[in-house]
Amino acid sequence: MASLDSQMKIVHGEAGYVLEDVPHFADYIPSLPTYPNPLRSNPAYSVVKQYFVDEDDTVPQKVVVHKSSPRGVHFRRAGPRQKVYFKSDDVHACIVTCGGLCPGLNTVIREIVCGLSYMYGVNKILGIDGGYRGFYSKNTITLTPKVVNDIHKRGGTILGTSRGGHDTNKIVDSIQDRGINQVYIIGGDGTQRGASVIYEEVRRRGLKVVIAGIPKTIDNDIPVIDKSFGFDTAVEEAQRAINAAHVEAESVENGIGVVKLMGRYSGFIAMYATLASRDVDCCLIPESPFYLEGKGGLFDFIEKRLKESGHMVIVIAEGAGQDLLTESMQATNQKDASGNKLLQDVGLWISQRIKDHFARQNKMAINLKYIDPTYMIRAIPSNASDNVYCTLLAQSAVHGAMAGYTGFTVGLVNGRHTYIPFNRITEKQNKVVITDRMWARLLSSTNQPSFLNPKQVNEAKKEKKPPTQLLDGGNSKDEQSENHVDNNIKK
Ligand SMILES: Nc1ncnc2c1ncn2[C@@H]1O[C@H](COP(=O)(O)OP(=O)(O)OP(=O)(O)O)[C@@H](O)[C@H]1O
Ligand SMILES: O=P(O)(O)OC[C@H]1O[C@](O)(CO)[C@@H](O)[C@@H]1O
Ligand SMILES: [Mg+2]
Repeated sequence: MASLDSQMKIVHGEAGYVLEDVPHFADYIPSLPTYPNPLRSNPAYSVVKQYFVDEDDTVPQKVVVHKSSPRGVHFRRAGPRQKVYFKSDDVHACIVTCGGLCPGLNTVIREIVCGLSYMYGVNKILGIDGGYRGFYSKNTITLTPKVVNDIHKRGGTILGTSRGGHDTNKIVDSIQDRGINQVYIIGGDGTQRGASVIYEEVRRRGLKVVIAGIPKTIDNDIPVIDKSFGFDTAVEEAQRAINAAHVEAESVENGIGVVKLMGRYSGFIAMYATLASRDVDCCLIPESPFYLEGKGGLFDFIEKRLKESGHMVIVIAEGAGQDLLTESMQATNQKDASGNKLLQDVGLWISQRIKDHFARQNKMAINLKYIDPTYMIRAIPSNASDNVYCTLLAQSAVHGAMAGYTGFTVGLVNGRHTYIPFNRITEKQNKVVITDRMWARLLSSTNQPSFLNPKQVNEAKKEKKPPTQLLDGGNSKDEQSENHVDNNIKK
């Protein structure tokens, strides 16, 4: 039984099986011709047994279930199909990158170009210069395997990026005018929202144009997927800053190293960098409120730790403590061109507050060094594991587009590549759940205070959905985080 709501194709099966499917050309363009997949005659793939994905293959969102659990939500498995909806010569693809930088952008661009070219014999591929606005206000860049050959070794995006400037009609007019029929859109939550409205407009005009998203965010805050590309690289690079902070701090009496890491609303980079490093004494993230003064506060903890060890390292995510900042400074309410709230520099602020506190108290002379490596981390090329991950994401997008799927984003779910409807990854943000085991692991490794009183702990626990929710195919942040934890343990 298939039922279509306005947002998604939802297919119900037996024993509580639900497929949250992605759109396909066949949903709105009747009788399109299909062609055998050219991979059949590709010598590199000819030896692979069962190279093509079965039409019915789907991937469960949840892998931890009880024997009486409904089978729950599934996503369509990514990969090459027997039939394709484009002749190679007819494909005219374009690639655009939007939002902030992230390690791996160039690898994704490279692998879309090489995937289209080497696997499907496509040779008309354009790069859109400078994000969404580039569709109508800038020149395009011709992309060939030769042009992109070594771009994965560079940070940033060879196409340029921007915030703001999304004019749906102008973008779709430009797609139509240029005769583009496959659009690959690499970017974060805002970008994927933009991709979703482009898809809606393309469908309204009845165009045979694929809109495929590749999710990007260094903050790792996209829900449903196991993790976003560039995240591992960012965590690894953050170690260098933490290490420097530790070396500085332990070399002087009462040394304090403060490191700010990215994470507007989610503290994943700070949490994983802390867990990986073992040199961090206190990790502060947006999801876990903290306070400075009084018993059990941050100043109290710093004093205690300095007395014990003579030095300490604090890692703070950029979105942490913003409520405290607005209390003590004038709220600016400034936004960037995409409408994202501009944050005040919590690293500078907290460093100054710590210095002021110890100067005022006159108890202990401290020596604080503040390191802000945020843009240095974001601008590096992706590491080896992210490079492989980016390659698979890019190839999944290409296979999906050639097979006539559209209005989808690619994503790794429980270690399998899938096609996910846009709204599932834009409807909420993935956040660290401070009542989950991973945050407890962090607290036990740093031995920092949780900054919660028993009443708050109880309230935080109550906010977590009861266990039955975990099994019903829903997608609460809590479950996502559980998945996240489990997946990361496996890796
Ligand atoms: N709701 C929306 N509808 C259409 N376009 C949008 C929407 N939200 C954002 N965009 C466009 O998407 C692009 C990128 O958005 P944004 O600057 O928020 O970055 P992002 O993709 O969320 O990446 P990140 O936050 O990880 O840097 C911008 O060009 C912006 O205009
Ligand atoms: O490039 P900008 O506009 O300074 O953006 C910085 C923001 O982008 C992000 O890196 C997400 O892409 C956030 O972590 C950070 O707050
Ligand atoms: Mg965003």
